[in-house]
Amino acid sequence: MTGTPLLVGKDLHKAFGATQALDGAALSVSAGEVLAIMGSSGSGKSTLLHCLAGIVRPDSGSISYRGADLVAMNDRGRSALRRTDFGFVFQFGQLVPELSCLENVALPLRLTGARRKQAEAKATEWLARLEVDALAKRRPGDVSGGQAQRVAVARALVTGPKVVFADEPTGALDSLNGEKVMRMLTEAARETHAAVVLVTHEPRVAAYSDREITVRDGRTVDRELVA
Ligand SMILES: Nc1ncnc2c1ncn2[C@@H]1O[C@H](COP(=O)(O)OP(=O)(O)OP(=O)(O)O)[C@@H](O)[C@H]1O
Repeated sequence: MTGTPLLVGKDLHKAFGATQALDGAALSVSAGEVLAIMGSSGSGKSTLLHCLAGIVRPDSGSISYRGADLVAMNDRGRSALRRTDFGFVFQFGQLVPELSCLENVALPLRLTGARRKQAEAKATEWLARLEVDALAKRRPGDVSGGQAQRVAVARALVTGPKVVFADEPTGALDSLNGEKVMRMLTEAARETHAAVVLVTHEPRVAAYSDREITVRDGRTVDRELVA
């Protein structure tokens, strides 16, 4: 792997009751790198992503983000980090249904203290970049699934995150829309030098990454892509 490691997880374990979701998983992501986490259903992909993003605390193991210990960090610290440094795209956009597409994209900026006017101006730029600016005033329920995911990508990138976590971002889309979302997500991330941690079980989605790893029974297996 090339570049400076940005986020490094080592020997991660996480159990949910009797289920050992992570059993010694490890990975490292560099600045600007698009990393795909693959593996069959129930292998531990989402749990790994949630641990790396500071959403779930592992039972043991270490996670270092730019040298900071994410496991030891308190909830307030991790929430702050998620707002300032991380962006998220999930399978079903998870846009706020009561807000317009523009307000949804402006929201992460508002949460970090930006004024409405500035936040909405930046959100408008990102909607245009994802070619959904015509939908600014509509609510998420009034746009297509593919359009909603592009709005979700704009929302994930609007704060200039260092890492974008994407969990099956195209899982609810047909292949044409899925390709479009992946192309736009990876292009925008590369332009802004954001790393992407992408969970997918689809090889055609993983093909947009620089590198793939596979999770099997809670353990990671590196699979360098052959150029
Ligand atoms: N909150 C939870 N409570 C109980 N069990 C959980 C929880 N989250 C995950 N698990 C279990 O941990 C294991 C790993 O789940 P995880 O969601 O990480 O897998 P995955 O590879 O992302 O699966 P999929 O591709 O189906 O989304 C599974 O057996 C799952 O049932």
